[in-house]
Amino acid sequence: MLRIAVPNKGSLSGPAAEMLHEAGYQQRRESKELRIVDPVNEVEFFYLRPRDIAIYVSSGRLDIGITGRDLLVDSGADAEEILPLGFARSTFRFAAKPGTATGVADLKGRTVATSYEGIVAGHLADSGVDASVVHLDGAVETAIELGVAEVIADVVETGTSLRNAGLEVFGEPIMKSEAVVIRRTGADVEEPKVQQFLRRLQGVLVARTYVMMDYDCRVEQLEKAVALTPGLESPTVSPLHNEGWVAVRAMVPAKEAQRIMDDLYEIGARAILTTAIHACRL
Ligand SMILES: Nc1ncnc2c1ncn2[C@@H]1O[C@H](COP(=O)(O)OP(=O)(O)OP(=O)(O)O)[C@@H](O)[C@H]1O
Ligand SMILES: O=P(O)(O)OC[C@H]1O[C@H](OP(=O)(O)OP(=O)(O)O)[C@H](O)[C@@H]1O
Ligand SMILES: [Mg+2]
Repeated sequence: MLRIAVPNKGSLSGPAAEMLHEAGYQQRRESKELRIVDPVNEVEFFYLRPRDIAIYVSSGRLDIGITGRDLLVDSGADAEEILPLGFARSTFRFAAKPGTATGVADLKGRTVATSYEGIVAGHLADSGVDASVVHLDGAVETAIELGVAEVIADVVETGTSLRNAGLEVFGEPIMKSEAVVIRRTGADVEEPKVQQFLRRLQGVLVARTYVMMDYDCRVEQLEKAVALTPGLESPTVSPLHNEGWVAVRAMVPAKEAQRIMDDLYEIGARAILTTAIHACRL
């Protein structure tokens, strides 16, 4: 049985449960459940604090975890990212009152408040800057107003929290993060049950990113049409009852679907349809 750590709270938990559900796995019905077994898929899910997940996975007690890249790096645990999942995207940045600093070099001798001490201490050391780090559990934006620190380093998604606190980011982004699947460093990712789990999640990612497109076109236009919709391998082309016409079917990126439909129409394709993909194995 594959043992998987899943975030129990916070920004990662809802989208992670949704993705696992779309991948066909049973999920907990009630937010207080700490673990569930999915006997059909031979998987056991452990609902853990996102911050602790890399530690459990690095200990080898759990096979796989879903967490944030920033939380993985911050933990310093012996685990590595094996698949990015595209949700809970954020950047990790320094911020302060306008005019306080322009880059990491200006932080020498100053105090930085953060919930991600591991990332900040590592970044300061890599930059050769000697500054103090104060660890706070959350709401770090307020630390400046209350005089605990002159600078903060925190997760920025929309930037609303910083604006509300009258703060501005400065310097280069320290890191870009998103939800990731992790495994103990050096553990065998080729293991069949691990590969099956990854294929299912990849299937969800593809189903979310692509749509299926169908259309009819004249044989003379086929090469031009196929150039617009090359598909993943190659499009399916079937004869129509009307001589001189073919039906074409190919996967296209969902974001580009409307533009591709316009271009196909321009070259004479008709009956152009897109349909959602619910699941897939490439
Ligand atoms: N707006 C956001 N706020 C916080 N974390 C976010 C946000 N957007 C994405 N994330 C990502 O979610 C993960 C943080 O998980 P965590 O459970 O600590 O989140 P949280 O939403 O801050 O929860 P809590 O504040 O209840 O602890 C990180 O990987 C972070 O990059
Ligand atoms: O750029 P934004 O869209 O405003 O999102 C980023 C903010 O959200 C998180 O805080 P959260 O709500 O999790 O509170 P916390 O600081 O107590 O963890 C994070 O720590 C930032 O403060
Ligand atoms: Mg938070």
